[in-house]
Amino acid sequence: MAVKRKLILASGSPRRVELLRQVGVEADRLMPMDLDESQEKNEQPRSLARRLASDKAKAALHAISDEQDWKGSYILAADTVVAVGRRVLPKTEYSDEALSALNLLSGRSHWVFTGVCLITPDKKVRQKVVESKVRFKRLSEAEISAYIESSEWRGKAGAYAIQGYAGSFVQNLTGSYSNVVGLPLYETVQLLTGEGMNVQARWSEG
Ligand SMILES: Cc1cn([C@H]2C[C@H](O)[C@@H](COP(=O)(O)OP(=O)(O)OP(=O)(O)O)O2)c(=O)[nH]c1=O
Repeated sequence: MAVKRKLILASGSPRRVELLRQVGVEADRLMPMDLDESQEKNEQPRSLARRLASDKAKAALHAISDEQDWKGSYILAADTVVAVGRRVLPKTEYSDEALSALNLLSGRSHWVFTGVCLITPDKKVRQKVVESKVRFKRLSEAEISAYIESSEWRGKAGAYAIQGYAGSFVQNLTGSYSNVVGLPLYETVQLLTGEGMNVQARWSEG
């Protein structure tokens, strides 16, 4: 029988845990990686998502280097970036930042990029960046202030979460919904199965 390798999710995001679980993949260990996520000068949003996903995965690989039990595990990491043109919208901490982000997103389209990085048991690094285009309706002042009151924007890239109240702002989405939430399921499962994980075999394990 093939060895069932462990999976480390280099993340502290409950959304990523849930999305993986949805497709039958339970991470054996969560390793939140606290990195500087700032954009480098002239760095494109897509490149930023790619770099941060790979930095998170590599930081986790480094962190387990002395742990025999975890050597040879798969390591998966992701990073989601919201951008209007070349401009990356930060994870909002304050309501005034959220207000300006929502005003910017109102009545227009923006891009959401999620970088996914998989380090295989033999330390190959596999990456993808998935993009989705999201169009928001024109938001009234009342909608924006109600959303600010809800606090759902806190700590979220682009000051919104599509999986919450802001789902009602989305007029159109081209690409992948799970990508916008934080982990594109089709591409992630492709990466895992392409590197030898039998994802479907887990479905009958309950
Ligand atoms: C656009 C959008 C963002 N987000 C949030 C999730 C994240 O908080 C943030 C993207 O930040 P990330 O740095 O990608 O993820 P994270 O800090 O939550 O987790 P980790 O680095 O440990 O894996 O945006 C949503 O939840 N829904 C959305 O629709």
